[in-house]
Amino acid sequence: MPQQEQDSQQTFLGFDLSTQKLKAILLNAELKVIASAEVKFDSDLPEFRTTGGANPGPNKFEYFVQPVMWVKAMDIVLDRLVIQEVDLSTVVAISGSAQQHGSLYWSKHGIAALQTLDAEKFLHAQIDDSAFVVNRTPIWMDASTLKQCFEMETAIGGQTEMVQMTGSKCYARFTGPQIRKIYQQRTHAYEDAQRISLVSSFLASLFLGKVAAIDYADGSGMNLLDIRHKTWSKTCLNACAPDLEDRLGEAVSGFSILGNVSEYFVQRFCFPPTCKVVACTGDNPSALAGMLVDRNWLSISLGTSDTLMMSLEEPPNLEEGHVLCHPTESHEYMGLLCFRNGSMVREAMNKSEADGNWEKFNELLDSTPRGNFGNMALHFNEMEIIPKAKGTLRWNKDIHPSSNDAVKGVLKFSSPQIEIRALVEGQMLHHRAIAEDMGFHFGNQTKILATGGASVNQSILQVIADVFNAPVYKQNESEAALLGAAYRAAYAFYLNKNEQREPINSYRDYILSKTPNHLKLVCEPNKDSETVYTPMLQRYRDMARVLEGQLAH
Ligand SMILES: Nc1ncnc2c1ncn2[C@@H]1O[C@H](COP(=O)(O)OP(=O)(O)O)[C@@H](O)[C@H]1O
Ligand SMILES: O=C(CO)[C@@H](O)[C@H](O)COP(=O)(O)O
Repeated sequence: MPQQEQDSQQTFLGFDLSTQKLKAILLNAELKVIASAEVKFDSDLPEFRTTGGANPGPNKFEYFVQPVMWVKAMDIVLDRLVIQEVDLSTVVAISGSAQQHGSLYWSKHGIAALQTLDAEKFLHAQIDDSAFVVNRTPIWMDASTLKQCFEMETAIGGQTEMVQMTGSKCYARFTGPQIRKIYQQRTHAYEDAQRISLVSSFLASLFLGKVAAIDYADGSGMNLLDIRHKTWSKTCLNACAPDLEDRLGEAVSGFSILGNVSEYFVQRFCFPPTCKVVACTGDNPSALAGMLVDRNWLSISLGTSDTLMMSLEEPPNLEEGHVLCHPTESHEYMGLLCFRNGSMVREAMNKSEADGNWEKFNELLDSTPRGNFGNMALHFNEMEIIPKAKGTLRWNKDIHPSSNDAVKGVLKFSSPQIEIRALVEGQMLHHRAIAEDMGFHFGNQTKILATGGASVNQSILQVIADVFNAPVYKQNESEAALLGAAYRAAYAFYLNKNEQREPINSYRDYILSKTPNHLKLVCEPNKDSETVYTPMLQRYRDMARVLEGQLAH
């Protein structure tokens, strides 16, 4: 077959192993989606008894997942592609994204199993519990490591030093404090762990047949990487656990080709033996990679968590929030804010007030005016990340911030309509206030790009447009994290193929040359938005202070 024809049949495979699902998409040579499949952990793998993709641990604030669940999900998602008669022999490059911060601890046996997979058997029959020395692997929802955070920051000279070095103060869900907890509480398991993967590098490892490198962007969510030099910080490693560098391996760029797929995938699924495995990254960096927008944009992901993302020219030193290495622009950085009380809280409200029916939820939301007659609520059902606060607080228009009523608030609003609007407006006011605190300036140029499971909901997007007073866009194709994975696979493949040829297109130019009209406008702010929401922003801050204060007592 002539080269040009061969090239036109090449495909790129992307995965997203996020909190609730494993998703896969296949892009053709024009980077259009030609197949997709997904596995939902709660419903497709009920034997692991997850709720929202996670298991609560035995102690307060602990959350974990059994890694075999993710391995099993990979077996199923690949079979679901095969059932659709997807031709995996056309895949020339694979990459992936995954929920950030979780850590997996490989046993000697697990590493050997990766290298000697038998194509006659399922992956999960070979990479089973014995592949890991820790079977309840901590994930991003775990908030049980405040002690370790304090110890790590103290050991390196304080919070400011941690921010300057790694882009974030120590956060309980970040991998460094989590590793330290394993080292302290399960010292033998730590000693037996030959290698430690992030969820993203674990995903790459499955395809590679050996433990894969961690990429700079996801590595920035560990409190271990020096984000300016893109190397592990010796001071942070020492503050975390002994002999850690060997367990992590070298960190690499997100465009690195780590090797070819292992023989298992060639024999069992007919991948070509030359199919490249490209470094995987975190789901938020991958979403930014999939969105292809410049610095005027604020990206919002409404997955299990709500996150805000932006590109940054220089890394600011933030008191709260995160600066990560940019997933695609080697001289830039990425700002990230993560809010834990996102979809799970909206889902709970949908169940209690709208019989679990999103259409009904939206009818109720749309039937109330912007500003909700002065009724506002904060629902931090789980301990929020920023601000550190837990609980629910409802205020009607009569409550004065310094009155006694402010602490108690109102027990319940008078209707489901008001409850629902108070929740969604409260969430978005919270997100906007924290983004402003982080230094994001909302101006006439600001545009918002939404992605993630809840971004299908037009009524929620309208509240976002109004609260942020900015137009909201969506992508035409699929979800951004998944697209970002497949786009990075395509670009790394292009870089590799064009090694000797000049000039090389930048990542954005290369992908946009193939997908020029990738955005659609879905909501515009109403004219009175700023007038309605500016005073409510101040009121949000007063309410948040009350909840934070309650925690302090
Ligand atoms: N129509 C809808 N309206 C609001 N939220 C929705 C809707 N459909 C799905 N969701 C939310 O999307 C969430 C899952 O988003 P997703 O991005 O797939 O999660 P993750 O990537 O974290 O696994 C669910 O928790 C659900 O509440
Ligand atoms: O902790 C973070 C980011 O810092 C979370 O955003 C996780 O990366 C999980 O992502 P979703 O499954 O909610 O997309």
